[in-house]
Amino acid sequence: MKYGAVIVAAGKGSRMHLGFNKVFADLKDGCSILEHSVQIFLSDPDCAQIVVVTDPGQYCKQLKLPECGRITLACGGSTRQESVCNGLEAMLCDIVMIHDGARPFLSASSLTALKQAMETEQAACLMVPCKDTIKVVKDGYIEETLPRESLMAAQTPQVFHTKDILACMHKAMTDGYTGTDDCSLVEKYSDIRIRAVQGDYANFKVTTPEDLK
Ligand SMILES: Nc1ccn([C@@H]2O[C@H](COP(=O)(O)OP(=O)(O)OP(=O)(O)O)[C@@H](O)[C@H]2O)c(=O)n1
Ligand SMILES: C[C@](O)(CO)[C@H](O)COP(=O)(O)O
Repeated sequence: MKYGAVIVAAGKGSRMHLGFNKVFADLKDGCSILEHSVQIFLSDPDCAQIVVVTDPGQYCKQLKLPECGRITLACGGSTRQESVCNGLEAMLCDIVMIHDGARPFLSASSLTALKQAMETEQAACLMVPCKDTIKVVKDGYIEETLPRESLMAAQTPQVFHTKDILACMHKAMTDGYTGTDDCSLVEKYSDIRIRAVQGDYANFKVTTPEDLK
């Protein structure tokens, strides 16, 4: 299955407290978090186009990725959702995987599981079961405990037909709705069923200083 990837990397990394966008922090072997995130898709021959959404000037200055005709650059927006929207506008493939530049540990087996899901499904999301008990808290006091057996944490990639996610994105932008992930737009603005594909806990989002360690 041929597909394209939109990798969003235009955040501020404010919770990381590095003073610069965390995706450019060195991770391993002299390569940044973002380079590792992009490399996963570069290594997959099924990935026909990779749109990296970030400050293009900074990208070209900081990244040491090999010259590759598959990479397109797009400018970031003021929210993750706006950055995704800019990336989607540059996407030429019919199927798109939207991935956080801040998730450098995506495994080849999870990528394969998502591709297999898209052979029969209209959309799919990588997820892991919640390990903690999740409670609703209001004004500093617990209101209720949610049933953990149905709770899963959404990761990225989240995969869609490009036309579907673009249509939902445009409706959200018109409505002034901002979701915390891409599936939430499809849940709200379409009747598409999204397949939950089990991923692994290693694919976490590098967010705070202890994650970087
Ligand atoms: N305006 C934005 C905000 C976020 N992102 C990207 O979305 C992903 C997930 O966001 P998050 O981990 O929250 O990154 P930051 O927004 O950079 O972090 P913070 O909220 O701590 O500032 C990251 O790869 C980030 O670069 C983006 O492309 N454009
Ligand atoms: C898309 C996401 O990574 C799914 O878990 C997450 O919602 C991004 O959240 P953030 O607000 O950008 O940290």
